[in-house]
Amino acid sequence: MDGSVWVILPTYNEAANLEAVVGGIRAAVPEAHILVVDDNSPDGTGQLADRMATADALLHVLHRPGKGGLGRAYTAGFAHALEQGAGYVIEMDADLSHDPADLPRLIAPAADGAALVLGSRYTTGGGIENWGLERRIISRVGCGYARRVLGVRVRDLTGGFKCFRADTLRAIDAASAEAQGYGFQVELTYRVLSLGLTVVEVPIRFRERRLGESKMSAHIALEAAWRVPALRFGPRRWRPLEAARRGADALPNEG
Ligand SMILES: Nc1nc2c(ncn2[C@@H]2O[C@H](COP(=O)(O)OP(=O)(O)O[C@H]3O[C@H](CO)[C@@H](O)[C@H](O)[C@@H]3O)[C@@H](O)[C@H]2O)c(=O)[nH]1
Repeated sequence: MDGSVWVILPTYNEAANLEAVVGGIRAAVPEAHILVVDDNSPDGTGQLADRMATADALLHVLHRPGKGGLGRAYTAGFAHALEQGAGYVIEMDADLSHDPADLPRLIAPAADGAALVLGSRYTTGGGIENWGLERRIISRVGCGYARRVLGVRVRDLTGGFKCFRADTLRAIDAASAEAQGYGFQVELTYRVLSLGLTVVEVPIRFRERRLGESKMSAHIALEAAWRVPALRFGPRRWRPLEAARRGADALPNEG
């Protein structure tokens, strides 16, 4: 495997989950760097992460001044991981919805050359536990809508458990992604597919969080609904060739 593994954990009020998720990652991938990207959580998640980092040399904390959204937290985390020489960069929820034990299965195809590996709820063997009917329907409809509008075959376009090769993040100029939440996930995966790179789906079981609250909202769902067609047809759609001409071979620092 060429390069170190960096797991990015965006956090907003995840103090109740942080120790368990970091412990789970350590058990699954002992050599991984873990980067907590905290948006000044009122519940003290950032300070807890700082204390934990004093006992774990591979645990890092990025503090941001206030709640800026999932997408911005990730792009800041990506930039930091790339600057530090990451070979593989993983997106993962900090609330144990994503099982840390699945990490080796996400990393293996990337180590074999896949540009992006998606932890997929909607491929054979994947699934969701503890979601109500309403959220199941919204997620299914949202994924089906995005697949049709974008004309792609990937089954889980909105999931947030994924492993990028570092060169993939540079090639897609991830820092320029504009969407948040579900839309952010669709946007990054669509950019990888637009470059003709290999995207692999591995089945995962998503478990609804038991502690803390989801930060997703109707606003974020609506944002995804209008941003998806814009990704393919809008005047500001991302064009791989233009990005290449601009020299999208390095992620700029967060802007
Ligand atoms: N730093 C930071 N972290 C945030 C923010 N908003 C959310 N997070 C963190 O991002 C992770 C996911 O947030 P949730 O609010 O729990 O998301 P969800 O509703 O369960 O959505 C998940 O599933 C979706 C697909 O159904 C995914 O699209 C989404 O990315 C995420 O994985 C959690 O660790 C949460 O603390 C923010 O503004 N800033």
